[in-house]
Amino acid sequence: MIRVAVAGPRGRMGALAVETMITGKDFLLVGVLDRKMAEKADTLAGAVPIYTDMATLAQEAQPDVLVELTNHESVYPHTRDAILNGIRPVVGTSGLKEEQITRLSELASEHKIGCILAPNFSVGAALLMKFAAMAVKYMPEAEIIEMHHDGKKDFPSGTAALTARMMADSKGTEPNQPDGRGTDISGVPVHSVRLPGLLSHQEVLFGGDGQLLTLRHDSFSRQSYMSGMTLAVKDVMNRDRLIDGLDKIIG
Ligand SMILES: NC(=O)C1=CN([C@@H]2O[C@H](COP(=O)(O)OP(=O)(O)OC[C@H]3O[C@@H](n4cnc5c(N)ncnc54)[C@H](OP(=O)(O)O)[C@@H]3O)[C@@H](O)[C@H]2O)C=CC1
Ligand SMILES: O=C(O)C1=N[C@H](C(=O)O)C[C@H](O)C1
Repeated sequence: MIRVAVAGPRGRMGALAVETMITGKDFLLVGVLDRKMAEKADTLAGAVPIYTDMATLAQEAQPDVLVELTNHESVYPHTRDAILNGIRPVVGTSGLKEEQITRLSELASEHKIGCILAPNFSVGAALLMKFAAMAVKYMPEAEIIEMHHDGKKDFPSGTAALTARMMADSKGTEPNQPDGRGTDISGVPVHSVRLPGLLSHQEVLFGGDGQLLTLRHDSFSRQSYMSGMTLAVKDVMNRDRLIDGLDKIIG
């Protein structure tokens, strides 16, 4: 049994992660990391120990893995503190900056501890990233449109940021000159749409001479993230460094 803690357990993703860890036969949910203790009639009260700081969580609950599902402000300190306390982070939260990823990678290597960053846990999105990295070699003029529900706080999405970084690495050339449209990530323009009715959708458009290639992925339910999340929780137990992206572990 892998001892798991979840940060952000009251959120849309965190609540589903808690349920998945409670029902999954390979996992033991040993605690949650929250901003506040349980309130009366709280669904978490009595169901699982609640902690408000990483050191106490580490000492008392002794998790092997922390599934991080909070927001772009809390994700870096939580991931850093998990590593420093000997807990392997599986980070689903988006919004880590490139310099923060570099620092976390150094920390994980120094402490010889696994850490998986997966801004998108769905297998389809991981495949989209791989295909985009392949396609950009042949069709280098490309832009990303990411579309999400109107409750999403950060932009551009973590999925779009990782896709753009993978495309830039694959292209192996100087980034395009930014012209101010969208957000420039490693030379790839990223456009963010937030509308009610959407959940999580991404298109990568490749333009050529009289042609357009479109790669598209849609998540219609947050259940689409759960199999990748459980895969990452198992996989991180066998790592001793940071892995950036689910695509690196799906084989
Ligand atoms: N990897 C993946 O496949 C996916 C990743 N995501 C990402 O996961 C993250 C969460 O998304 P979502 O669940 O929709 O967001 P929500 O806003 O629904 O949930 C985030 C939760 O984290 C809590 N939180 C914030 N800071 C802390 C903290 N310091 N300690 C404990 N809890 C904290 C929030 O509490 P409060 O309300 O008090 O602020 C809130 O309950 C986002 O970054 C999103 O982009 C989303 C979907 C899929
Ligand atoms: O907030 C969301 O909903 C999502 N966030 C992640 C991201 O920023 O890419 C993953 C997915 O797109 C859903």
